[in-house]
Amino acid sequence: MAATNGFNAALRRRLTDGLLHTWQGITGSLPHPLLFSHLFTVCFMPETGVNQWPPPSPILAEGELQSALRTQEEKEAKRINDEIDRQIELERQELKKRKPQAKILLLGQSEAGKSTLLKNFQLHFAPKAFEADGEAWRAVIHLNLVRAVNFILEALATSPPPPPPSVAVSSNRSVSSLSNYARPNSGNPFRHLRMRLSPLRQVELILTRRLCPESLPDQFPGDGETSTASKKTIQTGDVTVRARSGWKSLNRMQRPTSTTHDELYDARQIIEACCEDIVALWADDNVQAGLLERDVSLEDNSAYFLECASRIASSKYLPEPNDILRARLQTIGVEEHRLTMETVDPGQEWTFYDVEGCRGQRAAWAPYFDDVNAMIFLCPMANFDRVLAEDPTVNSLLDSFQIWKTICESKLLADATFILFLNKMDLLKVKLNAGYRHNVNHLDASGFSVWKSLDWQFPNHNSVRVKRIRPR
Ligand SMILES: Nc1nc2c(ncn2[C@@H]2O[C@H](COP(=O)(O)OP(=O)(O)OP(=O)(O)O)[C@@H](O)[C@H]2O)c(=O)[nH]1
Ligand SMILES: [Mg+2]
Repeated sequence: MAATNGFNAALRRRLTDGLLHTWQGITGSLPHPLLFSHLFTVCFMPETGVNQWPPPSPILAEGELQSALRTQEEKEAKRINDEIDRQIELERQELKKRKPQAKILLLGQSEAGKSTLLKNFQLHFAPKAFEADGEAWRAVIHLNLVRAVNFILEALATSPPPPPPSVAVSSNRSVSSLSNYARPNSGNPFRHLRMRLSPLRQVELILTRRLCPESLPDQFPGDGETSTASKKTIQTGDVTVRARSGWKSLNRMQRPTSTTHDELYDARQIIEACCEDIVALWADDNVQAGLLERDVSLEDNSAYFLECASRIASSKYLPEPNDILRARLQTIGVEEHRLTMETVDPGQEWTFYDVEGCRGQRAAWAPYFDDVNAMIFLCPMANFDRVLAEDPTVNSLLDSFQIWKTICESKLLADATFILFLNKMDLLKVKLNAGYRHNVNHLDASGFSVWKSLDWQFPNHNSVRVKRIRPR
């Protein structure tokens, strides 16, 4: 649906085209609906002591030769660092000079899918640039996978609420028999799996430190402790990276440290060594049942990455487009992305503003309303049964309606084209088909009627043209 006034027709056509492509990309080609039942289990594995990965390296006494080598390495590291800084500054100056042909604002609550839509635009209109960034996403995808595993392990380590007597779960197992699997120190096979996967806590810390150092505690926890970062992950589940932090240069231009110790390489080795256990964890019916029992819900993308674990964990892994679309990287602040068109109108430049959707950050959107050509508002329709993470008293879908209403009333956006993008329709269908109940009136599988029922759909627009687009 789009309401327009005075927006360049060709640009509008491109946007519609991009949105259709996005819709197909997200809803059509996703191999696995993300709303997984949480049927999990535990498996029997021999104890191997893989906890010690990678093996400790012997510390050599530093002789004169080593000292000279170290000095040389430090000089080289400084030279590369300076070169990276120079290139970043050159790119910044170059971007400043170029004037964008279209400015597009992506708005919506947290996890609405704004950044995913932007990635779809990049994939569709600037595939070479999208591909060039592919390797940089590997660390994010690894962090998504590792966090999902650590999240499951942490969740299963806690005791489930006491079951009602003689409640059957699945596969004719009783709840009380399943609880034994997850109870720590009870001599059960899950303890072994948990132990073998424990190096992944360290990997989570390494990757978090590289991608989002602000979110880390100062201390690096030792083995056997529950890491602060892991605890935080269980609460928040998100990978957060500040805009302009240069995380994409992680793989392309690795900044060497004085010890030249490549932590990212080690992290990849550990993930590969844990691959079989990750696959076993996810495939185990008892693990799934344990999560169901504890009413644990995973992040939207966790099931996808766990399903693909053997491919992703390989040391030769290079992210595929669908992996990049699925990678979750919470936006912090407002990010400006310049897209130089490759497939249509080559050389034209579009600027996207991708905002942080959290409730407390919405006031920061207003300064970007000025002078934009189009505003794409994303409403995640599958969230009808969710509450906001920031305020558990607010229904997520009703929050989306409220934001839309406020945006429509903004005079600053009076000249912009409004596009309402009903997102996560694949998840909505799965939920409705599974018989989920909801309190929102007029909700159907198209998600359209619930919006139509609102009498304030496109206020403040002089020339309103409502057009409904569907995937081709
Ligand atoms: N199944 C499914 N998942 C989606 C869809 N759109 C986005 N996602 C997933 O939803 C998660 C959140 O998407 P993002 O694009 O990061 O959300 P955002 O609006 O940018 O969120 P913030 O940066 O926190 O404001 C990601 O894991 C996406 O892969 C969709 O249509 N279907
Ligand atoms: Mg985002």
